[in-house]
Amino acid sequence: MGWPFIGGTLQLYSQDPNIFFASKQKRYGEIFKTHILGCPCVMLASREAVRFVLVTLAHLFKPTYPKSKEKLIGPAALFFHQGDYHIRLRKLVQGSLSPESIRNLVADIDAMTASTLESWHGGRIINTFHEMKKARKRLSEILSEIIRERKEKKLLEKDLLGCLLNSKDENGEVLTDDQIADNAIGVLFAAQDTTASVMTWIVKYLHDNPKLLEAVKSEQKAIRKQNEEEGKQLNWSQTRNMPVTYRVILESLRMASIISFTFREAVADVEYKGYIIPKGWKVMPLFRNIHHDPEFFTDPQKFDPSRFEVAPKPNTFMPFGSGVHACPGNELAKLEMLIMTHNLASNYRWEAVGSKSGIQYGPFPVPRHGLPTKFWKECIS
Ligand code: HEM
Repeated sequence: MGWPFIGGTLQLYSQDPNIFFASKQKRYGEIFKTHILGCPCVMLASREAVRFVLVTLAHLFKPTYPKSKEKLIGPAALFFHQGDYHIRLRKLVQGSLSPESIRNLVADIDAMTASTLESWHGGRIINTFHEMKKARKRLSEILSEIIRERKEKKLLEKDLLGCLLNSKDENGEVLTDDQIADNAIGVLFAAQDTTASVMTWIVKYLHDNPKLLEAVKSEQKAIRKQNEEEGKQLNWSQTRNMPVTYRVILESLRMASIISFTFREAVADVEYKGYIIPKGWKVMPLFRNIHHDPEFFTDPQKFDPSRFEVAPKPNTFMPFGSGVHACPGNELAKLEMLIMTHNLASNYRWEAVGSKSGIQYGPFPVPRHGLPTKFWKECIS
C-alpha cells in the first residue's frame, strides 16, 4: 500500500506515470493495490479485469472524480452520474455526436483548421499544444450567446445544444438551465485538451518519422489535387477513405495513451477472481499498460501504424474507454484529427524547435513545452 495516507501519490504524480505503473505491474502482477490521494485503490492492468469493471459489472462501479473537478465543470454533467439521469443525458450527447450528425461538420472543421494553419505560416515559433487549444477556446466564448439567442428565437436545432434544450423526460420535464450549462461545458471540457493533446502528438510523430510523413503526404496530396481539379471541398466520404492517415491516428492514440487510466469506486464489496474489492475503494483501469503490453502490441515503444492493418485483439485498444461511460465524442475526435492532418500534410512542412524528447503532464501527457514548432506553407494556391 506504500506510505500511510500518501501511498503511491508522490510517485505517481511526480514522475512519468508509465514508470510508476509499469514498475508496480512488474513487481506485483496485473492487479495490485496502493493509496492514491489518501484513498485505497485497486489498479487493474489486465484486459479481463478492465472489462469486468467497465462493462460486465459497471453498475457496481460508479464514476468518481475529485470535488474540485465537479465544481469546475458543473455537478450535473453526465460523467459524474450513473443510472437513469446518465442514460438520458448520454442519449442526447451521443445523438448530437453520431456520424449522421457530424458528417455535416466537415466543411466547418476544414475551414477552421485551414485558417488556423494559415496563421501559423512563416517560420514563427508556434507552441503547438497551446495553439491547438486556442482554436477550441473560441467555442466556449460563443456558447452563452448562442443559448440566449436560441431561447429567444425558439430555434429547434438538432445539435448538442438543441438536443439539451429540447429534451423532455417521460413526465414531460425539460432539463434545467444548470443541467444544460453543465453538460454543454462538460462536453467542451471533455473534448478540448484531449483532442489537442493527441493532435500535438500526431504533429510530433509525423515529424520524427520522415518515411511515414511521406506516405501521409502522398495520400493527402492526392485528395487535395483531386478536389482542386474538380473545384470541390473536402467531403465526408473522403474522410472515410484515408487508410494511411487513419492508422497514424490509431497508433498515436495507442502510443500517447493520453488517458492513461480512469477512476471508478466500488459501490459494494465485489469479488473478482478470488480478490475482494471492498466497498468504497477506488478502482483504476490502466489503459496505458494494456496499450503498451508486448503480448498485444509487438515492440510497444515503436511508433508503427502498420500494426493496425490487423484489428487489435478484443479489449486491448481502449483510447476512448469502454462500457457505459465510453467516449461518445470518439467519432468527432477522429474526424477532427483526420481533417487537421489532411490540411497539415497536404500543404505544410514543419520543424520542431529545441529538445526533441521529453513529456510534460498537465494532466494529459504532451510533448515537452507543448512542442514549439515552425510551420511553412508549401504551395500558396
Ligand atoms: C482524442 C480525443 C479524446 C479522447 C482520447 C477521449 C477519451 C475519453 C475516455 C477514455 C472517456 C471515458 C472516461 C471514463 O470511462 O472514465 C471519455 C469520456 C467522454 N468523452 Fe471523450 N475523448 C476524446 C474526445 C472527446 C470529444 C471530442 C468529445 C465531445 C465532443 C468527448 C466527450 C466525452 C464525454 C461527454 C465523455 C463522458 C461520457 C460518459 O460519462 O458517459 N470526448 N473520453
